[in-house]
Amino acid sequence: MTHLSVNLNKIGLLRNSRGRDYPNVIAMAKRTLEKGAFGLTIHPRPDQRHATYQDAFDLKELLKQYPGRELNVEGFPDAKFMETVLEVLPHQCTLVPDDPNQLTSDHGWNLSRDQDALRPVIAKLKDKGIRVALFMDPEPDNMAMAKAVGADRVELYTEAYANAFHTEKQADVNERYQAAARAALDVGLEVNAGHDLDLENVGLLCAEGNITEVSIGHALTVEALEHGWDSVVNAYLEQLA
Ligand SMILES: CC(=O)[C@@H](O)[C@H](O)COP(=O)(O)O
Ligand SMILES: NCC(=O)COP(=O)(O)O
Repeated sequence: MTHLSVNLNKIGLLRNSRGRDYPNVIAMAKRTLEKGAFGLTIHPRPDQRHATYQDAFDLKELLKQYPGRELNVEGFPDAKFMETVLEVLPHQCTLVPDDPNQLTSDHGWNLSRDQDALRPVIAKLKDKGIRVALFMDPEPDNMAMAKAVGADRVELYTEAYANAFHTEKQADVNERYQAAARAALDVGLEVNAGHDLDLENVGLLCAEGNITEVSIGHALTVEALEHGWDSVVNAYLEQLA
């Protein structure tokens, strides 16, 4: 079984587009947890285009009513992000090497370059009891460095997997991700995955049992426009059971 963490960024985007609290992120988060999702993810970016730093506080408060469920806060460890995460104390923090003005996340960490900067950041988060995941490209050779820098988990960046799905490259690319996952597991890391996963492609990625948690937001929100939020969350839970 793979845990489903629903990313609420796009609910925040809709909310922010009218400057009032509709849709309400907490109401959608509660609905999502009531349907049985394991966790919630947000990625507050410096411009707070969708998820806000305040959302992190509000979601942590909500999760106190749901023992065993988790909040995952993703982002680049700049001063405001770290200040927020160290106060909110989410169950998990996924560090992502995004620049402030990126449209979306589109690459994993370059640990050869970034490990010295990341090590104290990871230590500070872990000192507060926060599980730390690193957003990584699916390169088996990089998993030992992720472990050495102190991460508990990696999150495999799955855009390339999603792009290859339903093409002649599907099997080879999936095997590349499974090899990266096995390499991470071999050095004592657990494996998350996310970005561009959807109802069609998530099952194959998780079928071998290497993936502990997937975080899904964009496609889930789009699928919900057609099929309804509750039924889409249910469909993911059935896929991941
Ligand atoms: C890290 C990652 O791939 C996603 O979690 C990210 O949160 C997507 O960000 P946007 O929702 O801003 O595209
Ligand atoms: N870490 C991936 C995530 O949280 C959501 O990514 P996406 O499903 O919005 O592409």
